[in-house]
Amino acid sequence: MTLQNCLVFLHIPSYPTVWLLCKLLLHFNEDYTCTNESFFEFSLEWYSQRQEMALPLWKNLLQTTKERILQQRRLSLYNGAHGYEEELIKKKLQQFAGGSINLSKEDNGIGILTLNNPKLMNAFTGTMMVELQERITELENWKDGKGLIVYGAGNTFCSGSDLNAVKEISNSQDGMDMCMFMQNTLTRLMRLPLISVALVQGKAFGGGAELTTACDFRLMTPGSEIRFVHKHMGLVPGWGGAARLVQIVGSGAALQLLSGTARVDPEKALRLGFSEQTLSSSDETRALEEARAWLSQYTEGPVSVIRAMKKVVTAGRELPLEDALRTEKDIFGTVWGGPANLEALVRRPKHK
Ligand SMILES: C[C@@H](C(=O)O)C(=O)SCCNC(=O)CCNC(=O)[C@H](O)C(C)(C)COP(=O)(O)OP(=O)(O)OC[C@H]1O[C@@H](n2cnc3c(N)ncnc32)[C@H](O)[C@@H]1OP(=O)(O)O
Repeated sequence: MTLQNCLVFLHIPSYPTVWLLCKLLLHFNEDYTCTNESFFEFSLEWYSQRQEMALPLWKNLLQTTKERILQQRRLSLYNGAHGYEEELIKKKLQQFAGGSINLSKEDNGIGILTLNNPKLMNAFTGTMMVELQERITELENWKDGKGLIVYGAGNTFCSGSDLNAVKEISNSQDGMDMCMFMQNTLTRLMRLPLISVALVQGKAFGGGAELTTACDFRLMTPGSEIRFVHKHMGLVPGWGGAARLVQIVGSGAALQLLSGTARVDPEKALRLGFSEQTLSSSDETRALEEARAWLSQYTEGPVSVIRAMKKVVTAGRELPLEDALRTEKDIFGTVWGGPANLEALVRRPKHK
């Protein structure tokens, strides 16, 4: 919120109000280096021009807000045209309470997203599905974010949907609504401009297995297992796990994992290219430390460059070639000649 934008809200502020507000904002906003004289000049200048200045600023503010809403819409797979009424679905899901989804955002730009329902092996209740979407919205707005670790409380990942809730929403409409809600949510997770890792400890079953496929990478602890148990539930994946699994391991291996409901242990996951590394410790705290260290090798560097790197890869993964190339050009334009680029040109790093 810049000084001017803030003042726009005070439609007909008295001069003392302007004076007080400017003082407060100058106090809290170290960007403004300002002496008293220039401060008075500024506020008089602003006061005399408030009509002319207010209008473009107000329009600018409205434009930014509109762009943010449209961006949110673009990120979503389903909307009203698909019969997707998000607020109604959230209301329905919130009837099934329990557990939580916690997010901590660390100074080094790595976020830790915790699936927290250990009593039920971190099974997703309805409220956890809604909270997952809320945390992802937070992450979309975290401009300093570079990386994300998703893991489960109680040394296990996630055993899918809470079967108590599943029983209550087993009718077609509710099932399809939950399916679209979770596909929207996991697609937004997948498209975050942060490098994401699923830290798999214990069991990742059903929807939990699908959640691992929405992360860029998977790291597994000794003895952990990922299992697409949907066939035993008379189901196929519904949270987008099948489509993403095919992209990760190929259609042949994906069909075997889904139709064979195979237990994917760390060795098998490495062989399939489904996991990046088997961690040395299955202790919850040590495994998280190892995951942080693993991820840091990729998030080291300027936040603008790390985020741009994920965006160009997302474009390459999801778009037809020519669209991907054009998107890459646009993203290239955001870093070429930027602070990190200019600083590197001065430093002339040797890539030994
Ligand atoms: C995609 C989505 C969909 O809707 O399509 C789905 O994910 S369908 C859901 C797919 N997931 C599943 O079918 C997994 C079902 N759960 C299991 O197979 C098992 O719990 C394991 C995950 C293998 C863990 O077995 P283990 O013997 O280690 O623990 P446990 O079975 O005693 O589980 C500990 C407690 O967690 C509960 N629990 C475990 N998974 C649960 C789930 N998905 N929903 C509700 N409760 C669950 C158990 O009932 C038990 O509670 P009590 O002590 O009170 O009995």
